[in-house]
Amino acid sequence: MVERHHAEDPLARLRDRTPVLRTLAEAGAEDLPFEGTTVAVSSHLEPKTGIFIETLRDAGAEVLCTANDPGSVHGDVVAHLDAEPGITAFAEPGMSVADLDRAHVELLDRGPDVLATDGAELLAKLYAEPELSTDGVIGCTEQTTSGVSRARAMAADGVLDVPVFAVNHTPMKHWFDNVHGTGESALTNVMISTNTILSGRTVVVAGYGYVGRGVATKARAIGADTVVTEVDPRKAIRAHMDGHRVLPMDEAAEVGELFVTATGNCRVLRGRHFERLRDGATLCNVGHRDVEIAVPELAETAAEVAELEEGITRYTLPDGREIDVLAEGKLVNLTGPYSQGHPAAVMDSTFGAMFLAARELVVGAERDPGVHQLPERLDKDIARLKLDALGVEIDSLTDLQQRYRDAWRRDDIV
Ligand SMILES: NC(=O)c1ccc[n+]([C@@H]2O[C@H](COP(=O)([O-])OP(=O)(O)OC[C@H]3O[C@@H](n4cnc5c(N)ncnc54)[C@H](O)[C@@H]3O)[C@@H](O)[C@H]2O)c1
Repeated sequence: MVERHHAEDPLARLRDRTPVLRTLAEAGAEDLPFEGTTVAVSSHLEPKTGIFIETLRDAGAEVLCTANDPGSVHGDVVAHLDAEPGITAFAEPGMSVADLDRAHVELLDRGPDVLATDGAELLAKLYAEPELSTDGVIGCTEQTTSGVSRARAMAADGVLDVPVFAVNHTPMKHWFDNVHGTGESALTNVMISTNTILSGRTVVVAGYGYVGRGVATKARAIGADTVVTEVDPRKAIRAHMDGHRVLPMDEAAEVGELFVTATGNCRVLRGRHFERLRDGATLCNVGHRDVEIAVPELAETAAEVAELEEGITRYTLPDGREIDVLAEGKLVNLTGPYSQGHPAAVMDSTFGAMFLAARELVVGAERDPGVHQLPERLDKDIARLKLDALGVEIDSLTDLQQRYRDAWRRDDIV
């Protein structure tokens, strides 16, 4: 039998593929910026997150980690982390949403100083549960689009009383993670789990933000006929100018063979669309939790529901049309049967930015409550580390170019 390299340490295989985090861990082990600080991490508990958690621990933090989605808890990762000094896991594979809620409260009861979240669920809980409070919380770093929207909604409601770094909104995150990481991992999972080819198929992508643009562009690059649905007129024009067909979902529903939702919103595919779907259509979601496709409504309408194979549920409608839903409408790139989440090369910079954001909360200037952009100097630090890791060199401005760029009177410069 072939001995599996990562049998004892499920993170081993990825350590060489996360050089940015390794550099930060090595520097952190000397400076210990998080010494005396407890950091709560809530994210998909899979190997790349494990390396991020270890990086924080190596830099001096006591880390309490939990899941943001019960479907993406990897048992081997949780067991490994829980056995590590300085790390405590509040999650287990197969846990229900109610179990996860309880685990979140238990973790927050331990009074973490900094939250590092994916989806802002832990942050929201601090305000939703009467026995919890933000007393002593220095701040939060949030890594995804919907979590940042949620933090902004808390600020707009006058609830948010801690600073939150919108790590998702920093270029070194969304330019790569949302576009390339989600785009490639989503389509890979769809193709592997359904064993179908995308070339020549009509793929409908709902939402043309960073994620949707990545999915649609990559689907077209491998030969799909792409259709985009949008609610933002500028994004719709962008999709049109990028060469995709733009349609309202009512019309897209009639032509699509594969649907990928990427809006961060709810009920993007619902009853009126199910009525129009073609026989054999496949639906999946890479946007927000399990709410973008109204799966319970589809189940209610269906004459028969069958688990076709792992990760594929077939809904046979009363008129005989068969509609397949992947990963129960949860994030197909993270909870599907073959899912490994984003490639390590992408998560390396995302978690690198999360690490620098958390470090800035602890050792940087005090910030007002509210949602803040990650300082550009930190975003550029991650970019430099990434370029170093890639062995890619770039030019720098000459003194003359610098002066020319900064001047408004330019005639005496050149
Ligand atoms: N699966 C993953 O690994 C992963 C990774 C990164 C982000 N995400 C999630 O993907 C979602 C999208 O992220 P993003 O960075 O692209 O956000 P974004 O804000 O850039 O894009 C979302 C787009 O959806 C559009 N939209 C909203 N409601 C719509 C509707 N009803 N119909 C059609 N379009 C609609 C918006 O106008 C916007 O253009 C978020 O929920 C984010 O958290 C998932």
